[in-house]
Amino acid sequence: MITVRNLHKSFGQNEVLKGVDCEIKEREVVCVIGPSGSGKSTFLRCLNRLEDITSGEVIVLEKNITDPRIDINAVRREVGMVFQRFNLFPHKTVLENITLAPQMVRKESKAKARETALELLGKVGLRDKANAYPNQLSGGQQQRVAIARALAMNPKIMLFDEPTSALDPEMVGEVLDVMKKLAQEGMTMVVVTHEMGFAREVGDRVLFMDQGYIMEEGKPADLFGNPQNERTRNFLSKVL
Ligand SMILES: Nc1ncnc2c1ncn2[C@@H]1O[C@H](COP(=O)(O)OP(=O)(O)OP(=O)(O)O)[C@@H](O)[C@H]1O
Repeated sequence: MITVRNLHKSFGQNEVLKGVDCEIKEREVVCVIGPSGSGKSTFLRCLNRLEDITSGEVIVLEKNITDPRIDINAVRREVGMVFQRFNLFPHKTVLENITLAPQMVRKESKAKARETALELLGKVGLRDKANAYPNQLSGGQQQRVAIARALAMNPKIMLFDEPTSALDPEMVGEVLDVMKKLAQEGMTMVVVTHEMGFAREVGDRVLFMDQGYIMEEGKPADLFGNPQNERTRNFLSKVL
């Protein structure tokens, strides 16, 4: 689904990604962990070109998105993204938030968009909140709406950028449960997360990033249980 070859990304003089390679297969759940500032979010944002790529190749669903001639919006329609901050439209209801893009971008009828939205709201456990406004919802509920909104575009890949970092601790579980369900249904997912329990339980593979490199990757049981790299060991000893 995604191939990354020798990806470099700089902000001015600051080289944040220093040559990242990876491959993400269909139905795989890949969790990206690592210390703050190691480049995890930047890496994720390069996967749908929310950041300009300095050099290297990123191929998403067989399209080389580093090629400036490709239609990046067509690729982004296939790749849902959920951010740390949910960014729902405050003056629109939950239902309107979810149905807007399918109607505008996918040219779905209002009735069809509404039917899908209600189905997705059921899936994230918020069927009864269709007519609520974002400020009437808790942070965890808003993030679940944001997930439903991304899913309404029927994406082939979902990118999650620290989706629970801005939430009060008691709301983390409900969002992770929705993500877990999605993973079990076979969605291809790349998840930047500080939730080691989620990475361990739900991830098929974990990438440990540090200082702009993928320092180590492996199955969760191996990476958490028997890390090979000194930096991975060091990081895990602090966060576990
Ligand atoms: N838009 C930007 N302009 C300039 N520098 C940036 C920008 N975005 C990120 N950086 C820098 O890139 C580096 C990596 O940031 P990034 O957000 O990718 O790290 P991260 O591993 O996701 O960290 P965290 O876990 O704290 O979110 C940091 O030094 C950051 O200051």
